[in-house]
Amino acid sequence: MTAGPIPLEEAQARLLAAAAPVSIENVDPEGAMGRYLAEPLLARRTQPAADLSAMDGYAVSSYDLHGPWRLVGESAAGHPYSSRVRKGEAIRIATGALVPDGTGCVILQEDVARSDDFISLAGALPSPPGKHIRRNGMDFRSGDTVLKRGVLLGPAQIALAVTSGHRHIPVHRVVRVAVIDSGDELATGLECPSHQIPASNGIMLAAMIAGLPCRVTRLGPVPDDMTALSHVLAEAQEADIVVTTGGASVGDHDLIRPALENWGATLDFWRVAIKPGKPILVARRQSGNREQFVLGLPGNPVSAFVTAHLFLLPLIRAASGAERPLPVAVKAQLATPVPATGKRREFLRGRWDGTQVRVQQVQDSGALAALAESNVLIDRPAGSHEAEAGATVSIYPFASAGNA
Ligand SMILES: Nc1nc2c(c(=O)[nH]1)N[C@H]1C(S)=C(S)[C@@H](COP(=O)(O)OP(=O)(O)OC[C@H]3O[C@@H](n4cnc5c(N)ncnc54)[C@H](O)[C@@H]3O)O[C@H]1N2
Ligand code: MOO
Repeated sequence: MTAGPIPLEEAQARLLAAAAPVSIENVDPEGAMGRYLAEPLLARRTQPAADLSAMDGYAVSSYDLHGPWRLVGESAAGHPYSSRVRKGEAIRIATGALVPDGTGCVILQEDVARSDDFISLAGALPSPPGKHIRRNGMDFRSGDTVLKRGVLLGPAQIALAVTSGHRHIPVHRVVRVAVIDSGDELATGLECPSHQIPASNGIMLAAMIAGLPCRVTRLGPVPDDMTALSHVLAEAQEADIVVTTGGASVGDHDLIRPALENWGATLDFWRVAIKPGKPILVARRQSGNREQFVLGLPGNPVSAFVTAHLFLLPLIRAASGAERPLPVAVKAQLATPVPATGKRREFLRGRWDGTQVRVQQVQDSGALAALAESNVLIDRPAGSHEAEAGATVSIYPFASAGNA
């Protein structure tokens, strides 16, 4: 493949266009956190199913607001008052309790004086009279689409699914991801002579995707050797997504591309016009009736981190059925100037305080200490002029899933 690097948007679009969601399963609400809804969820009940009091107080007719009223019963949460309330009568009512027939106004208990079985107004009447009543269907009605396909199921969505009558939630099954460290120089034990480096990419990538609906298998480190690479790829047979790091560039020992081709994978693209991360490759392989994706990430730890953020996390989200798999940028003000960029779009590491972003001094793609000080990537388009402190830039918070 001789074509030059392709733009980021094109690379992401090609990757996501090919990514079909994995199969669907039903999970109980306890297991739904962090998964993506596979089908629209329609309410099986109306909420509230009747008019309910929103406050503790006394229910009276909204046509009988002068009092005093005789207390004739109680409507507690879970224990409705079953008779019809008449003129001159009041019902003690609790928050969440059914508003009895014949009433329509809940007066706060703080606004009432009580003497034995009688109450009288001691403060303000609610205005309008039904102010403290949650109306039937205020939240949703039976048959309403309460959650759309592709939404991320978080605490609020799970509570809504349960309240709308669902005990089984259709989601996509977890995505199987195999992460392979590669390189002769990688050390795994405590011993690490100067020609070696501790293997850190695999554990970093596993940590980056730990919050996504996937199951990670770590393989390697595998040496720069075709036979060893073939063996480790064979172990990744069951994975939906195979991620390698290292060996993606142009060196004599960069064997990932030929090893993937030997394995039967077809290269989609290699090299994207971003810095860091240019040598990323994307390939696909038919395995039975499934298609496996391969992401070959560059070995430099920061390049692996940035390309994981821009490609791996979105791919896992898309395979899990996310409606919006790409990260979402926000605007921030530069606290420090940034230099002009060249032909590649740059993702600088920075520290954002919620308003201003400070660019790390060390931007080497092997500099883990500066990465660990950072919480955002600063997006600098190709061919940008130098930007002064105070200029507005787009940033990608590391924590942003971009998939609300
Ligand atoms: N002549 C050229 N050389 C390079 C080019 C180029 O275009 N022409 N591209 C450079 C860029 S940009 C990058 S990024 C790197 C990526 O190369 P590889 O993907 O082949 O990565 P390696 O050479 O195997 O390793 C790079 C670096 O990262 C360390 N590494 C690798 N794996 C791990 C791991 N699992 N944990 C921790 N660290 C790891 C490795 O030791 C190297 O220091 O190529 C440039 N070269
Ligand atoms: O892609 Mo490389 O990360 O520019 O060093």
